[in-house]
Amino acid sequence: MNRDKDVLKPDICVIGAGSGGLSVAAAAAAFGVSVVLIERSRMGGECLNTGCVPSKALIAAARHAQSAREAHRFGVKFEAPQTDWHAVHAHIRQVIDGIAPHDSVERFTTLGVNVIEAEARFLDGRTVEGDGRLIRARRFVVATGSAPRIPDIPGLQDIPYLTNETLFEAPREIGHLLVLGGGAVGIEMGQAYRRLGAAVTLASRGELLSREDPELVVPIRMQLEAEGVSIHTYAEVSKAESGKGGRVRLVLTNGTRLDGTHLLVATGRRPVLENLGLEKAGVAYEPDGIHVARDLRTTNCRVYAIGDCVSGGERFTHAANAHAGLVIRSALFRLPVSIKPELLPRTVYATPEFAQIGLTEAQARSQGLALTVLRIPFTENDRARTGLETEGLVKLVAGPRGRILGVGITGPEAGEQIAFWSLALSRKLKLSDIAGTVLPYPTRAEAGKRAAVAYFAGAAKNPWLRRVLRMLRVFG
Ligand SMILES: Cc1cc2nc3c(=O)[nH]c(=O)nc-3n(C[C@H](O)[C@H](O)[C@H](O)COP(=O)(O)OP(=O)(O)OC[C@H]3O[C@@H](n4cnc5c(N)ncnc54)[C@H](O)[C@@H]3O)c2cc1C
Ligand SMILES: NC(=O)c1ccc[n+]([C@@H]2O[C@H](COP(=O)([O-])OP(=O)(O)OC[C@H]3O[C@@H](n4cnc5c(N)ncnc54)[C@H](O)[C@@H]3O)[C@@H](O)[C@H]2O)c1
Repeated sequence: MNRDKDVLKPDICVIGAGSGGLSVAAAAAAFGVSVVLIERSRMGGECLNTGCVPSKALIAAARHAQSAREAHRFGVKFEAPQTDWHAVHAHIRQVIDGIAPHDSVERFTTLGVNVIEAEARFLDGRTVEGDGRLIRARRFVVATGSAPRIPDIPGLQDIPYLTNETLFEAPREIGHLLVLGGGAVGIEMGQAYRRLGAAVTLASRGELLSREDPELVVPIRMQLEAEGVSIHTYAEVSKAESGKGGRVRLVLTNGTRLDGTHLLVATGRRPVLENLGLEKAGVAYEPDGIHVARDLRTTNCRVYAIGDCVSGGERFTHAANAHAGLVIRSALFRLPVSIKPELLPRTVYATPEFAQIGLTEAQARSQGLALTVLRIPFTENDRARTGLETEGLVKLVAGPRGRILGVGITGPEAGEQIAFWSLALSRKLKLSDIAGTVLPYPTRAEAGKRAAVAYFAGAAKNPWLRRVLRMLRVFG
């Protein structure tokens, strides 16, 4: 039996050292609060090892290949690009290795965090066990993330397939990639492999990025198809089977057969909750994740849940980080906090890039709000024209008196541009604030400002305003 003196009694015990867990641990330690952090696998979690970092490193390599292909449009000529898959893999590895020290056991130990490398599980509502150690913390934070959700397709388990967990683990020459799933992972990876020289066929049950504004998704689909990605939307797969020479095949319910050398399954996520003992802790959950209130507390008020393991939440690194910030304010400073999903930007790092914050037009309409919708296509933006990258648009959804309800951007560096609108929405700025801001010329950001200015275009024709102008002329 464990004696009480052998029990660790930190203020905070964090389970999972991914984006969310590391943020809580680092911030709590910075305030001098005692923290135990338990991680069963790799520090840095999904984002560093199998998610954002390797995928964006691959996308960067693919972008160079595509630039070489398109350079002739600017009067510059290169040989057709060739992919050295070992070197691409080495580049991805190097990027991960460069960031890893920031998330390492050594760094967190130096910060004052007690890192336990083990699987954690709740024994009861106040106690967690990891590597035979008992932890009775004042507050617990479950940040165990998510894993690929594998659809129940007959034959799928009998053929080799890749997920984001295996895609980056070794250099792999891909001849023809079948991608199952038309979400962020499927689109980003499908385009990247196509640009690196693979044939790519993408099949998805619904439309690409089905929850997003179709008007903003169309330019992405057009670009993917122009680059040679074969896209099958509204595709139901009836079975998966292996073909000759280790090939893979998906058979659709309409009889279409899709053949490839490799299959990437990118059909969404499931929360990682197995063996956690949540029932013993009185923490309620459902297949989609842990139930949380708006302050991220679970049904056990000592236990918070953050990041990808939360039910109904957005699954992004910046969402996990935002959750972490709220937990710090709530658990350490006892301040009332509330998640604000409407202030979380969503991005897809395809070409053209996609970013959205706040309400889409359809969401705003479904709430019965009086709307003004403003669009500026990048064909009307000088910076886009100089770089011959005019596909896409900025779309603003505004409410009464120029209140900004939502902004969507499809075009190069949309993820960078949405930062400006994130600030605007979080500070409750109005379109008049944006219209009155001076932006450098020529920039893509000007397209957003032009859309804001367009909101006031009607004012120039206002007869009352014109009468005032005539009167003012009287004064010289
Ligand atoms: C291919 C891909 C690309 C992505 N790109 C982006 C992007 O560009 N931008 C973006 O914002 N988001 C991106 N995401 C999403 C992002 O990776 C996740 O939203 C983010 O990593 C979630 O962080 P988290 O802390 O909730 O979970 P994770 O990072 O998954 O961390 C959870 C940790 O908990 C550990 N753990 C689980 N159970 C236990 C246990 N019982 N005991 C101890 N430890 C445990 C796991 O080992 C893991 O290390 C991408 C995802 C994928 C798959
Ligand atoms: N740029 C980024 O920030 C970024 C990049 C990659 C991933 N992520 C995050 O990672 C998470 C996972 O991304 P994802 O793309 O795997 O999931 P997702 O939920 O975004 O998309 C899943 C796709 O798979 C399709 N699908 C589901 N079941 C299917 C089936 N049986 N047959 C055919 N198609 C099927 C869906 O219609 C959908 O298009 C997302 O929540 C996303 O937020 C973010």
